[in-house]
Amino acid sequence: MTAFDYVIVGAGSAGCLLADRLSASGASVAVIEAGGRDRHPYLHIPAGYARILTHKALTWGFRTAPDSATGSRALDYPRGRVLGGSSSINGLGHVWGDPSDYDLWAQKGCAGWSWADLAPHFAAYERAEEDGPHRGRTGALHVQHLAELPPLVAKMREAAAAIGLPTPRDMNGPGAEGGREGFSTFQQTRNGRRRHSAATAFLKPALARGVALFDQALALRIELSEGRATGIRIRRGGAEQMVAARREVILSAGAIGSPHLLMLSGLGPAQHLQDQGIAVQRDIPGIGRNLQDHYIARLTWRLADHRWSANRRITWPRLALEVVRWLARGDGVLTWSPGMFGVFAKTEPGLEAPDIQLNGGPLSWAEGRIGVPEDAPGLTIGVWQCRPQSRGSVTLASADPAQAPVIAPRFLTEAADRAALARGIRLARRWMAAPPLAGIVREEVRPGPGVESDADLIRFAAETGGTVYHPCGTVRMGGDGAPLDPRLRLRGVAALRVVDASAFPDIPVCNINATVLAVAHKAAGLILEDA
Ligand SMILES: Cc1cc2nc3c(=O)[nH]c(=O)nc-3n(C[C@H](O)[C@H](O)[C@H](O)COP(=O)(O)OP(=O)(O)OC[C@H]3O[C@@H](n4cnc5c(N)ncnc54)[C@H](O)[C@@H]3O)c2cc1C
Repeated sequence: MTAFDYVIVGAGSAGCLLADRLSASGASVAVIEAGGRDRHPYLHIPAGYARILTHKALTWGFRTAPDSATGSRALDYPRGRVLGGSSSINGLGHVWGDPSDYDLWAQKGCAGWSWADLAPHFAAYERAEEDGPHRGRTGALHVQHLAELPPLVAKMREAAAAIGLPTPRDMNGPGAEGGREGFSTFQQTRNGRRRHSAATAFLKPALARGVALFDQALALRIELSEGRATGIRIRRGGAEQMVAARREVILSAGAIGSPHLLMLSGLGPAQHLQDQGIAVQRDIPGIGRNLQDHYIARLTWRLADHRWSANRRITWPRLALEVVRWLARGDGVLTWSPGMFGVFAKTEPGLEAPDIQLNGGPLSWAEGRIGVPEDAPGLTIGVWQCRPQSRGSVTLASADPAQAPVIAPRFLTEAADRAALARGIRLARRWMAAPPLAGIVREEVRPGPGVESDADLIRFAAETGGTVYHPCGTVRMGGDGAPLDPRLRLRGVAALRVVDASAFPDIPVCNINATVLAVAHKAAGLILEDA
């Protein structure tokens, strides 16, 4: 048996950053990761994203439980299964949450997690191109503006201004100091021509410092002794072994993996565990509940010609020119990510934070299938509600750790979420009809101008939409009744923390990777204080 001060499960966004910070303190650290090394080239070429969303080896291949609210479809639910976790396969968008997101966390019993508490942790890990005084300049994670601004982006900005939206340069501020609204281009977790994943930014230096990596190792359960987590049982290369923790076990297996592993270990809703034949170690009803995610409906417009759309540029043989450009200059479509520009908007009066994000790029997909460009020039706008009220769950399908859990996001089960999407689609239409886009945006293709009533817009969204890939909240922190206390310790079990997207009490208004990293950065400080 091998023993370390800290044993971290999951080399994803949170796990990589934790490994770096904990090992920098001189502690011995082991990281257990089910996936393998991040050698596949598509993990490093930003646009490779479109090719690996459902890759058999690099993702978990999850699908959701069909739900009548979203057309009774089993939706793809990608999660990274490779060094870097979901940060190695994500859309590279780097977005700080709205200040009110974290102030609401604090109001919900998460002492120490207000905006004022958390903002320094965002700045601490990033190396951003922005000059804003609140942005980080010296952290390990490179955050860069788009390497290329396609002509359509400038027009989209003009069109946003024409419908009365602000157009800040930095999506993460200075508006981030006082609320966020308007059009801006996305910043990317990119270093030059390559994706900058959590593995590249944080795990690489940690491994150089001597952190032990158990890759291709499935965590089977948490070992418990007298109410204390003592290590992790893993299966690697067909053999089982125990990796012991002298100080703490830290779950960073993500919003699906962490509640799954807790339940496999007998920590969760007692009746549900018994139904699966698992001996209950502790009845913790909140584990696997409170699943939150953003739900996106993708709209398509036909553009006047190929100057405005990149559909041809990403199709062979023209794509060959882009490969040369990427190698020679480090820009072009291979540095793009799916969301190149975005709008945060308040579609109702009196809201404290935006309720809608619109995002997109000068590309359109055949029947909405990402990665398969249309022949004709097109543009996609994704519409999603920032603070959905629908809540889902992660439960066990089986006591076998190799079997996927049941993922039920229950998207659009709340009427408020459906109504918000309809408002968002109308806003997107207003944007596309703005005068600066006259002569460029020719016609709406999906859902099409015939789809007009709220009921029809919602039906379109329900039958064609999907996840924005932001599951969180499944082992939430908070006051009494939350599985985690505000130091991210599992209540009732010693030496066990959960540090990843599971710990969020509520979903931030935006893409969540930057917040996962900020949570992990703060958590590392808490863990070291408690050592
Ligand atoms: C396709 C996609 C696009 C996205 N786009 C964006 C974006 O543009 N911007 C943004 O902000 N966010 C985006 N996100 C979300 C963001 O990347 C994630 O929220 C974030 O990476 C989650 O970090 P995490 O540490 O909680 O989990 P993860 O990064 O998912 O890490 C969990 C790790 O644990 C491992 N693991 C799980 N269970 C076990 C087990 N039993 N044994 C061993 N290892 C295990 C997994 O293999 C994984 O490596 C996207 C996500 C996806 C999937």
